[in-house]
Amino acid sequence: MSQLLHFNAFEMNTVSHINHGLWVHPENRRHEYTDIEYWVETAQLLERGLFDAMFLADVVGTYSVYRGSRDAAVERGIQIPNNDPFLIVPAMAAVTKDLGFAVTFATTYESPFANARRLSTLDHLTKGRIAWNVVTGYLPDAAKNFGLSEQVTHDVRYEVAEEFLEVSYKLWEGSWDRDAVVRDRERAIYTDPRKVHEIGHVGKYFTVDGPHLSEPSPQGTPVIYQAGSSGAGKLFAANNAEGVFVSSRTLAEVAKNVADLRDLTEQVGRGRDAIRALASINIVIGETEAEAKRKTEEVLALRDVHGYLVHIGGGTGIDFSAVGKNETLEFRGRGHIESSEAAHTRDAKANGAQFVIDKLTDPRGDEFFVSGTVEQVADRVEEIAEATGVDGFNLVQYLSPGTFTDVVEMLVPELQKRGRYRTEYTEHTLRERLFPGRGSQLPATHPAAAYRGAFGGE
Ligand SMILES: Cc1cc2nc3c(=O)[nH]c(=O)nc-3n(C[C@H](O)[C@H](O)[C@H](O)COP(=O)(O)O)c2cc1C
Repeated sequence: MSQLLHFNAFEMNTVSHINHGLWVHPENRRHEYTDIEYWVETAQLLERGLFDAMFLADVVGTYSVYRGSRDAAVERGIQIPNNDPFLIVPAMAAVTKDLGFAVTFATTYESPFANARRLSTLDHLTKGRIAWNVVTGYLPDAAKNFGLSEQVTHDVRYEVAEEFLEVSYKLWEGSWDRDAVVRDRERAIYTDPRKVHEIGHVGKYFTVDGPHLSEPSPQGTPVIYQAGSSGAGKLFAANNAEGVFVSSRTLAEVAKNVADLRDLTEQVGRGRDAIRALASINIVIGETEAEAKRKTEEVLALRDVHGYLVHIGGGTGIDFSAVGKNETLEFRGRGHIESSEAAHTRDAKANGAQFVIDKLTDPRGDEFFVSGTVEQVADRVEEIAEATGVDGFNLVQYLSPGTFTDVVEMLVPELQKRGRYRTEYTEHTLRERLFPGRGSQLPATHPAAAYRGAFGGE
């Protein structure tokens, strides 16, 4: 665990991302997600707060399990409307120098070739501040938007993802030698063709010849983020990820997930310190305890219970509108997010479905919900980090950008005083910020490094 805590800001190019119902709050600018000014100002705020990165979630389908229809999601703005996360990054990059951007892209539906080129382009434009949050998708109707007749099953999605990454690594690490571009004005040679290679990938799911069309970008492979927590998901993270979102409602579960991940990264030869583990956290800070309580009650009063049920329906595959209060639920492998289905059916089995709903909509029993004065919040943040072994946090919003503003203006200075937060950016690529002193490229122990020179170079 690093001494300095890492902070990512959890965002999505949409109206209602995680905490539903709050877009109606008079101080919430959430509905401005279609305005470039919202993104530019939020990025500047996060850079002022010396955040590692803005993390942009994404889905490419709709939430249609609740009441067997997408109508509730559409009516309440639950991740729909939802715009493309990639396209807002250049505007934010142009007004910042150091803030990173982690963009979500699913490996189940589109081509690795086009995605690799898009990410290389962003890594160039940002001078090495890009991460890719690799997801496999969980909304069945997404599959039908991309020519598939039905959703690919959970573990097969991870198998496709492994090959998707293999192709991407070949393009980023092996297709161009890092010194291929010579830019020799006297001889009018831009690139040495002997140093640009086809990858000739023929696999089970993808066939990609290459070469990659982008020249090597500052980080080569962008920083890989991931959030798998099923068996298949953890193994995928251990093999590939550098930043892992560990999401659970108890400290003990997160501590176990972090320990499992570090054991696995060691087993696959990457070492115990190969990942930065980040826990999702909800924070409400007040000048006084009374103000924190008032702010908490204000956001809780607006929470949209149906909105949360829409969200969890998409996550677990369970339609909570059709479940009785005391009903128990079984894990059936419904093909959405398996770890989420497992956690919620476990709770429902022990305590009934209403317990799950209450837990979902009232964060006060959640060990990752922190509310209080800045000193109380800082104490708790430190306690969570000690108890779980996480390296930092993924900050969820209530108000946009009000939650970020409070953290930047109040919590960051307090953590700096305690020596737990950076006082300036010292590394400029995102990878070096996560792993200071290790360079901007993936280490030799990462599987992507095996493709360097593999296609006839170096
Ligand atoms: C903090 C966090 C952010 C996530 N963001 C996305 C996302 O933007 N899009 C997506 O399809 N899945 C997202 N997921 C879901 C994960 O990709 C993954 O499916 C989930 O953590 C469950 O893992 P499992 O499939 O191994 O059970 C996110 C998960 C977490 C914990």
